[in-house]
Amino acid sequence: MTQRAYDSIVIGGGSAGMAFATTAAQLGARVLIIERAELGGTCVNRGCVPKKILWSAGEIARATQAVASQNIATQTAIDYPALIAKRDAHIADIRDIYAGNLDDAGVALVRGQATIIHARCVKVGDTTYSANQIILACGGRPADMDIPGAALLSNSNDVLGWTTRPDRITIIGGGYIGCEFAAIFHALGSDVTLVHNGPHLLDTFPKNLALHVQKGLEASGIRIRTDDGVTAVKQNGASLGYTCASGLTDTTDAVVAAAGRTPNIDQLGQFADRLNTADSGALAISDRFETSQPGIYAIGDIADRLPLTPVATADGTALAHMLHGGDAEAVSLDLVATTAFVYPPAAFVGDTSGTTLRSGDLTPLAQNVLSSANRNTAFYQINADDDALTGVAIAAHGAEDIIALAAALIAAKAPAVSLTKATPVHPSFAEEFFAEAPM
Ligand SMILES: Cc1cc2nc3c(=O)[nH]c(=O)nc-3n(C[C@H](O)[C@H](O)[C@H](O)COP(=O)(O)OP(=O)(O)OC[C@H]3O[C@@H](n4cnc5c(N)ncnc54)[C@H](O)[C@@H]3O)c2cc1C
Ligand SMILES: NC(=O)c1ccc[n+]([C@@H]2O[C@H](COP(=O)([O-])OP(=O)(O)OC[C@H]3O[C@@H](n4cnc5c(N)ncnc54)[C@H](O)[C@@H]3O)[C@@H](O)[C@H]2O)c1
Repeated sequence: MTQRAYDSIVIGGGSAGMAFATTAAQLGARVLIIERAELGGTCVNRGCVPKKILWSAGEIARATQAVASQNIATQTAIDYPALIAKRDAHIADIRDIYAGNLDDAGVALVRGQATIIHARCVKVGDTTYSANQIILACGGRPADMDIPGAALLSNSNDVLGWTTRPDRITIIGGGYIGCEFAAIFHALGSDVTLVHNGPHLLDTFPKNLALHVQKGLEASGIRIRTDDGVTAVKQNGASLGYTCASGLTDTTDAVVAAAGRTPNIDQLGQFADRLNTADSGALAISDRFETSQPGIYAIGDIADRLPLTPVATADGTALAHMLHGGDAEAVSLDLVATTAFVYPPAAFVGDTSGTTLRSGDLTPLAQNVLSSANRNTAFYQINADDDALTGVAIAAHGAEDIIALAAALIAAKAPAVSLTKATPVHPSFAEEFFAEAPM
C-alpha cells in the first residue's frame, strides 16, 4: 500500500536527520522521518552524550583521588550503577525533547527499518512512501573485527550500555573512541590496556598533540601497546584470554573493539548498491550532498565528510536550506574544531602542518597545586602562515571550549600577534598560553 507523498523523506533520526527534518519543515516542506531505533541516534544514545557524562564522572574521580593522595580530602567512590541510571534518565529526557521538536515542526515520524525501492520511494514493512527527494542520514555502526572469538568482543554500543564497570579492560584501537574509553575507565578505577596497530595513538591528530596525549595516558598508568593488534580472544573461565600479533597473551574481563566505524549503507536494500562510495567507505557526495543517484542525498556519518556531530547537524541544516529555502553552503571542513575527551582534553583546529610558531608543554600553576605532578601537564602548538594564524592545538583543562575561540581567530585570519594584544585572566591556563605565544 502506498502512503501519501512528501517533499522529503529522511532515513535516520540522528543528529543529521533531525537537523534536516526540523529545518526543512520550518521552511514549509512536507517531511517524513523514518527511524528504526531511538531518536537522537548515535550522539545522544550511544556516543557523545553518554560518553561525556562518563568523562565528567572520571574528572570527579581523578580530582578526589588527587586530593586524597595528599591527605586533603577523602576520595569519592563513584557508584557506577547509580551513575548509569542517572545518565540514562537524562538521555530519555533528550529523546522526549526530540520527539516534541518533530511534533512542533510538523514532521511526520514512522518507526521502522527503511529500504530504498527507487530514487523517490522507500519502504518500511509493507508500506511504501514517496517523495521528491530521499535524504540518507543513516549514520554508522562499530566496525566488526574478523578474528577468532570476535563474538566475545564488546563494541562502543555495548560499553556505553554497561551497568557495571569491569575491573580489567583491554581496548583495541587508539583512535578517538579507544583513547577516550581508556582514559575514562582508568579514571573510574579499571585497569586498562590499549592495543593500537599504528606507531602512535590518535593518528588523525597533529603528531605533537597525539604524542603528548599518549605520554599522559601512559603516565597515568594505562598500558599502551603500539604497532600491535589482538589476533584472538577466548573464554577463560569467568575471564577472557587474548593473544596479540606480537605474541603477548593476557587475561582480562572485557575486550573492546574500537577499530573504526562502518557506514549503514548495506542495510538500505539492493538499490543502495548503485550508490557510489568514497575511499573511506562512506557515500561519495557532491558539494550539494548529491549522491551518484539523482534525487538521493546523503548527510552525516553515512556521507564522506568528517564523522562528528557538529558537522552532521550543520550539513543537515544546510541541505534543508538548499532544497527548501534560499541558498546555503556545506560547512567548511577546514575549520572544524575537534577534541578527544581524555584528561586533560586534547583539541585542535585548522592546519597544524605548516610553520609552527611556538609549541611546548606547560604546567598550569593553578591546577597543579592540588594535583599529583604528572596529572595536569598542558600542551599547546600555534601555527601561522605569513603571520596569520592557521592552526592551534591544545591539551589543557577547558581545551574543548578554548579551541572554538581559536577557530574564530583563524576564520577571521587574525595575525598571530593578536595573541599578545589581550590580557588574560590570572591565574589561568590562558595566561600561560598567551605568555608563551609568539610576539
Ligand atoms: C562512542 C562515540 C563517541 C562519540 N563522541 C563524539 C563527540 O564527543 N563529539 C562529536 O562531535 N562526535 C562524537 N561522535 C560521533 C557522532 O556521534 C556522530 O558523528 C553523529 O552521531 C553522526 O550523526 P548521524 O545523524 O550522521 O548518524 P547517527 O546519529 O548514527 O543517526 C543515524 C540514525 O539512522 C538510523 N538508521 C540507520 N539506518 C536506518 C534505516 N535503514 N532505517 C531507519 N533508520 C535507520 C539509526 O538507527 C540512527 O538513529 C561519537 C561517536 C561515538 C560512536
Ligand atoms: N570526541 C569526539 O569528537 C569523538 C569521539 C568518539 C568518536 N568520534 C568520531 O567517531 C569516529 C570513529 O571513532 P573510532 O575511534 O572508532 O575510529 P578511528 O578511525 O578514529 O580510530 C580507530 C583506530 O583503530 C586502529 N585500528 C584499526 N584496526 C585495528 C586493529 N585491528 N588493531 C588495533 N588497532 C586498530 C586504527 O589505526 C585507528 O587509529 C571518529 O573518527 C570520530 O570522528 C569522535
